[in-house]
Amino acid sequence: MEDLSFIPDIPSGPLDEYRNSASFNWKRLKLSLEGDIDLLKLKYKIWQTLENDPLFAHSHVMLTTDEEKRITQLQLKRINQYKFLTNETFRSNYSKKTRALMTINEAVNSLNPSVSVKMAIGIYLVSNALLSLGTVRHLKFYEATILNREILASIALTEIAHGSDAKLMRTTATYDPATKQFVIHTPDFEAAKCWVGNLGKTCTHSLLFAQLITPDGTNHGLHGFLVPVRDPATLEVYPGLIIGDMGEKIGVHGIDNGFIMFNHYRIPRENLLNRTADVTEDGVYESSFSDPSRILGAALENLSAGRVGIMQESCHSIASAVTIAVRYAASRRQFGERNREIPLIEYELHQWRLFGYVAAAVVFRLYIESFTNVYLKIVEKSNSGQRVDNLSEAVGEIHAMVSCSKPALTWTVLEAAQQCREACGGHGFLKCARLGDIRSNHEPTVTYEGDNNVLSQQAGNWLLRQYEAAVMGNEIDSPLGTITFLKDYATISKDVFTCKETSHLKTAQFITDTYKWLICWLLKQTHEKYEKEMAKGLSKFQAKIKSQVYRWKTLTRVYAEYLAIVFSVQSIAKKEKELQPVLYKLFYLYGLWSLDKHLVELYQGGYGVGDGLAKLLRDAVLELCGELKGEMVSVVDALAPTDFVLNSVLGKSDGNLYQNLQTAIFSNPDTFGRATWWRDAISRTPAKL
Ligand SMILES: Cc1cc2nc3c(=O)[nH]c(=O)nc-3n(C[C@H](O)[C@H](O)[C@H](O)COP(=O)(O)OP(=O)(O)OC[C@H]3O[C@@H](n4cnc5c(N)ncnc54)[C@H](O)[C@@H]3O)c2cc1C
Repeated sequence: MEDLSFIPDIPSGPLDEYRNSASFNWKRLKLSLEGDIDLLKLKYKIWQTLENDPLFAHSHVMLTTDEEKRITQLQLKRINQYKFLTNETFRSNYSKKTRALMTINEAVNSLNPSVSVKMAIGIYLVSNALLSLGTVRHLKFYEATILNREILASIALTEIAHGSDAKLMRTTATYDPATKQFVIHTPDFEAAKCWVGNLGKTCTHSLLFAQLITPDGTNHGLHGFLVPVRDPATLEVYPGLIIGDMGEKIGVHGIDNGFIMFNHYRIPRENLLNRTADVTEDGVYESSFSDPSRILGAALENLSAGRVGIMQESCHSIASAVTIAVRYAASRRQFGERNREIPLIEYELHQWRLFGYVAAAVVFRLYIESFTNVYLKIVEKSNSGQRVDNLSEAVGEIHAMVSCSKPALTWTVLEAAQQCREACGGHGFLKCARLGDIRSNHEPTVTYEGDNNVLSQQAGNWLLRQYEAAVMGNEIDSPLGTITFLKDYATISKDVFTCKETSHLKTAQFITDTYKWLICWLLKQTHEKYEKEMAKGLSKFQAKIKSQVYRWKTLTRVYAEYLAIVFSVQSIAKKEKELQPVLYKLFYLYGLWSLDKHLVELYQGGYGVGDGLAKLLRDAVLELCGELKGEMVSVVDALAPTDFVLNSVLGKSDGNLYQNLQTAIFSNPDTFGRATWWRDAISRTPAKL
């Protein structure tokens, strides 16, 4: 067995009673959820290093937005200096290097999401894009960004008037053969690039997406360009550019989101990222299809890397939120009989409100850990030019998986953060409880890297194509096997609920079979609705619009939950035996708790008849809540970062809730002082009554 002494012990205290009732060792569960001891060690190394560095000390007062931005930038610089990514790991294989980068990102995200987002955009995503969209002439920028950390960049795609609808963006890059330069221009404010992270105050380069126009006037569509925007020595904006900050936001205050307008701004021809297409010196546009497998791998990496990162960060946000709420629930007592107050965690209502989210935190972690390994292997193989069977089909399937999973995860985490805040009552509203920050820093993830509602439509397109193939008896393009069951759709669609007791529902078989039925039924509904609208004479565009609500949208959500279920149950089967009982219970809870939200469809489609399904499913959820009550404090111990990183007065691992609260409230710098504006508050002639 591995030596886990690098994980600090948890102090003994009021939570011992619940910790002693757990059926497993929380450190082993922690390792199991991480999946790799070296990565877990790296996370602790980062957390402990930052805890010992005064630059990362938590502030007791609200900082101004400008100060948040300054500190975030300084923290990023310091993290770069720590070189958590060693040269050796940087030179190792793609999967190992990327896993290490992802781990660094996750570790920093749990402490300060602004720093990790700044780092993810400005270093990881930009360098990924340089590597995958660029060629050898961009390698110097790549190394300067990721290895030497000399360049902090940004990615400029969104415009004021166009976000999701990227094809219609209006910033142009027109090639001028006389000077061998691209001339970048913003026609008006509606075409200003906006929301660009790191652009407002700090970055020196931007990876710009603009319409490429050749001298013959042809528009070749959006292409990537590396654009210098500030002098690295002075941070002065270069002439020809207008750059500004977006102003106050409702979260991630440390990030300087900015806008930019170009006034016939010139960049060298070589700054076009020319992996798939180039413009010759005299202005001829040339597509390169020389190495399609590498190009597909590059496309996959570009489309998905940021979204995979968001899902990993989301796993950490939900872990922190449920840790705070469960530790609070186990220490906080309210009401009781015979003058004995009982902890909130004893209430079935409280368990039902929280435990589904704890189960989601575990299932998501297992899902994303396994999925990331599959994803990285495919990108690595295709990037290295190795043959990957059905690569283009695999790219399509992975894109569909990511396009529905990022929405499902980020939305669930947002709901979890809100529920955890409410579950901590009034104290949950304190800034030092940290639930407000977790929620508002997480919130934009439902919008950036593809708005959730728009992104999930892409998964729906892919699913419907597979359904049509299955119905026609053609081959289903699902090399990862996530939807191959559709070949049996006729048999699956005939399934009906026959269970007689809750134990029949608490099985992986029941949960996966029910999800398969749901997917088949929703596919049929969505397909029929779409065809009906087309038959009325609507265009494809209009027919799709008319098939979204209750169909397309629900379908993609259900498919995402199914993915989490199949990946996590396969992962649990490989875990050590001592951990399996608790992991399976958490898995059953997540599966049944999620199915509970689809009862309407299960009845509407005839899978459930009478009250048996709803009754047994809900009874099973409540039974699982009761069975898991004694495990939950240790489950969140396994999910939680260190106390310093969690940074919540309500979620400290020692469980000394009121002492911690008193210390926090009493140590606020202005708790006891008379208001500096006391003179304004009194009447002109105060009466001593
Ligand atoms: C904190 C933050 C950081 C960001 N960082 C960056 C960055 O670094 N670089 C960058 O380029 N951008 C960035 N963005 C911008 C972000 O990527 C966009 O906001 C996002 O792509 C959505 O585009 P939009 O805002 O134009 O929304 P819109 O596309 O206008 O959507 C508005 C609403 O309409 C709905 N909608 C749109 N189309 C449809 C449809 N076809 N069917 C049904 N509903 C629809 C959407 O679901 C959404 O709810 C950032 C945004 C935020 C908030």
